[in-house]
Amino acid sequence: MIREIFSSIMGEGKYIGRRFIFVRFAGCPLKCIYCDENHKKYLNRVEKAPGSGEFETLKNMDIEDIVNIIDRLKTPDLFAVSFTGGEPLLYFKELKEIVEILKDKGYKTFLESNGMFPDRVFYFDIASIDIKLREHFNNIKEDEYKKLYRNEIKTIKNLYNLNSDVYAKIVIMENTNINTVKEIAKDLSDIGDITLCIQPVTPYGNIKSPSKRKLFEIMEACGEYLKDNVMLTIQMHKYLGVL
Ligand SMILES: C[S@@+](CC[C@H](N)C(=O)[O-])C[C@H]1O[C@@H](n2cnc3c(N)ncnc32)[C@H](O)[C@@H]1O
Ligand SMILES: Nc1nc2[nH]cc(C(=O)O)c2c(=O)[nH]1
Ligand code: SF4
Ligand SMILES: [Mg+2]
Repeated sequence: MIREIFSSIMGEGKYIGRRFIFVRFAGCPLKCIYCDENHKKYLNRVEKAPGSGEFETLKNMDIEDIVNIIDRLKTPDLFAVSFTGGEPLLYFKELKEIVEILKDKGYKTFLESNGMFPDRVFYFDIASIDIKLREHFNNIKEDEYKKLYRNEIKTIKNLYNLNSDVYAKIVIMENTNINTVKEIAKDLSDIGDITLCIQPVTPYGNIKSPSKRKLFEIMEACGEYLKDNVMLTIQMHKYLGVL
């Protein structure tokens, strides 16, 4: 179930720069062509000291172990505990149990999800939902993509109605179509006060980042619907050289 647990600086989205503990779940049904986590195969890696980047591998971890490890990695500047992956909602039953315990202990909880499981969501203090584009996959069928997109929007709506601080994130590539992103911004504006993070892809294999010109154009196009609720976020942790 668990790939790794570590303490680092949030490198993506609306809370970039905040101190987080990351609980990374293993496995994902999607295969985004730029995914910088899909190559990881290890399990049960736990950081020895917060931010040390030194790990030990445990035999396995039950829910009590996970909570104890989070307590041990807590630092005075901790902002929230991120549940990410892989796709964390693959383990929504166990995740719900962990989140309930953490809430009672006073932690803020953060979900980083691809939004494909709208019926599995429950309250998180903060939720980042990635909206995938057709070009994020090697030849996805049109009906499959449309179903994924519908589910992502439904996930955002469900979290918004639970009063989670939910925002959307879209990875932009060199070949991303501006109008496609603009249409997504319109759908998000129809839900309510949703921030959209425009995230240029960090080059991955032969996948290139978009031009600065394109980023400006996409931001302005989204602003026509979302006004100043649009922000650009690059994967800061990669520039910092932290996990
Ligand atoms: C690894 S995924 C795990 C959580 C969830 N499956 C998802 O897709 O949001 C976390 C985030 O990493 C980001 N990401 C992964 N590879 C990236 C890359 N090469 N460039 C920019 N962002 C990337 C995606 O935006 C994704 O939301
Ligand atoms: N520092 C840091 N910030 C992150 N934000 C989202 C991440 C992810 O892989 O879900 C991530 C990550 O892997 N590292
Ligand atoms: S949904 Fe997230 S974890 Fe899954 S392949 Fe895409 S970026 Fe990677
Ligand atoms: Mg990552």
